[in-house]
Amino acid sequence: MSSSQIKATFAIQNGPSFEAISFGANKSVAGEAVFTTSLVGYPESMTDPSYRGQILVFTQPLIGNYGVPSGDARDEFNLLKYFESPHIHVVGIVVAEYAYQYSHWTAVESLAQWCQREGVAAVTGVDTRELVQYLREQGSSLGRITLDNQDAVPYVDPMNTNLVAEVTTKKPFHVSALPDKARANVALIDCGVKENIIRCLAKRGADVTVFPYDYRIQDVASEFDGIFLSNGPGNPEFCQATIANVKELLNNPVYDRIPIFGICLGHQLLALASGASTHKLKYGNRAHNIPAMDLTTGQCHITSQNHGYAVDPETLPKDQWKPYFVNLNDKSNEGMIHLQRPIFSTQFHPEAKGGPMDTAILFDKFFDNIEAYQSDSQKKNSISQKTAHKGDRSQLRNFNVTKLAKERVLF
Ligand SMILES: NC(=O)CC[C@H](N)C(=O)O
Repeated sequence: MSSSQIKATFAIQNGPSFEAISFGANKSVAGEAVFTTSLVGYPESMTDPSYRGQILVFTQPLIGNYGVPSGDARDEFNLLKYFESPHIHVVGIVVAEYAYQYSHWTAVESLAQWCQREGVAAVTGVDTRELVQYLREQGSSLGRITLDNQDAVPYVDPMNTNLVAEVTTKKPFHVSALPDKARANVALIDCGVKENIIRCLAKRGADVTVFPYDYRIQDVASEFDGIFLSNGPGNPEFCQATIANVKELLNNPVYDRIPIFGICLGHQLLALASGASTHKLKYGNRAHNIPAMDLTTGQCHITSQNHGYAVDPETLPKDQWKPYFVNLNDKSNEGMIHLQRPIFSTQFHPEAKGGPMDTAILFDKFFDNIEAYQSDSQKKNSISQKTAHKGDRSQLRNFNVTKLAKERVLF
């Protein structure tokens, strides 16, 4: 430790506290302490809006060794190439050993510089094995990082606030498929969407119109070929506006052929809108190698996950839904599929980033549902006002998509 380094403490409320050294922002913070066992992907995890308000503990002992890639680089869809949103959403990170030397061809700065620039606390030197053993026994806990030169901030539970309202786009925006690939209009409800979800849709030919989480999607659903419900932070029960809107989509027979796909928070919201319940897991599932079995095929997939809540599968209305995937570690629900309609959802992240892409085929399944819907003649009868069709993708009836913002609107 050099003389310029600031000592810090990482403490769990009513639990152990650990001496540490700060390498991040000169700031003391509090939040929910959660841990991930993923080996790589700290830029992706830290910019995933689902981690909003949390202090992320990495069990991988050495963190920071490949630095941080550019937050400005964009891909062919104008999506962020390396980040899952423009900013860091965790309030702090805790590592066993920070790699002061970094090296990677995509790196433009160090993890320390990035955290300092973004105002995020970061500490090293913590026995993360002891810490995680405690969190696994004790369950989900609040934590705080206190720099030695500052007063401690009060413990705060981010799960008591509407975090989705903080991270959702403030206005609709539009991401276009490549012109020669465009084949569907998809409406995406943004509860804190990861860039790679939009990319997985656009890459397959979706013109994606992204709406704020509380947008009355039922009013425009007839203009789209499919609806996507995104991931997002916090307790799903805070999203009452989204739940009410999705409920209308589910209950009004006029929509009964529209394909819907939900991921993580989107899965939980679909379940709540169906009348099922969710509960908080003891300490959550955050990793890139969690086995989930497809109950329709018996196949096991290795999945990327980041969630603290789960759907109670026994509360799903049995005449409408069946569980789709189950977690082979803790037997928690990992998805559901509608018995009559082209709707399904997963608790895990098929888009990954980081993590394995084994279940990306579920995006293809969504597009199979979309194609069936597009060619379904009954659709035209049941949704008479629909104007979007193949060959005329730029103009939806209510939106001149060319006039919408091209990236998320944060303020
Ligand atoms: N990644 C997510 O969408 C997380 C969903 C929800 N906030 C949970 O923790 O369970």
